[in-house]
Amino acid sequence: MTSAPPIVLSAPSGTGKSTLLSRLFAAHPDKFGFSVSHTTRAPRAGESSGADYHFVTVPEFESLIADDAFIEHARFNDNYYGTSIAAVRTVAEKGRVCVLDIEMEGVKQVKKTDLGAKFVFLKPPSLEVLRKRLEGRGTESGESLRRRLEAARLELEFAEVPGAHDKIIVNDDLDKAYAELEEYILSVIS
Ligand SMILES: Nc1ncnc2c1ncn2[C@@H]1O[C@H](COP(=O)(O)OP(=O)(O)OP(=O)(O)O)[C@@H](O)[C@H]1O
Repeated sequence: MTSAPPIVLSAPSGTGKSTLLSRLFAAHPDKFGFSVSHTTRAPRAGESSGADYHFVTVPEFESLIADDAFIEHARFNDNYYGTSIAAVRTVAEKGRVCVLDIEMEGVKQVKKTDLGAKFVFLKPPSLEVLRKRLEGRGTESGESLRRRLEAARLELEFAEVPGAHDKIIVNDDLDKAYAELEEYILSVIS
């Protein structure tokens, strides 16, 4: 078991969480572990259940909610997403620092727990840049893009609340954002 605090990384969709976390995990292969979230959204090409997410049906997800299996869960873009207590425990049991990649509503719920997590917010340079990243990724268009940008507005507002996060990093230059993220995380887990 590790006693290091879990790290919660949140950001508007498309800001670069996955990009930065892949780099962090590759640079420190034995240090971190992802808690594998549950979702009712359909897998994207190349995603597999148990690795990227636990892909479940809406009734399965609702039954886990009823069993209090989640530390946090949220409905986002018409799909449920949640982090189970078991998923976080599995990471700590392997002696690794658990990294949680979650949305704003999830952040608010984790804040109510006694996990002692550290909260990092990754900020896009602007909403316009965020729109370009989402369009460039090619996974979003039309209504889904519009909803993500609207959600991003709310997340940026929440990030302004004093104490909402322990660390805010602007993801403009990728190398600079990565260096800042790595330095902060290594300092709080050592
Ligand atoms: N600093 C950066 N400069 C330019 N492009 C970037 C930067 N960081 C990430 N990107 C690009 O922006 C797109 C979105 O990044 P990514 O998929 O990592 O976002 P995310 O926050 O994980 O999104 P989601 O929450 O929807 O999974 C990707 O195409 C990625 O290559």
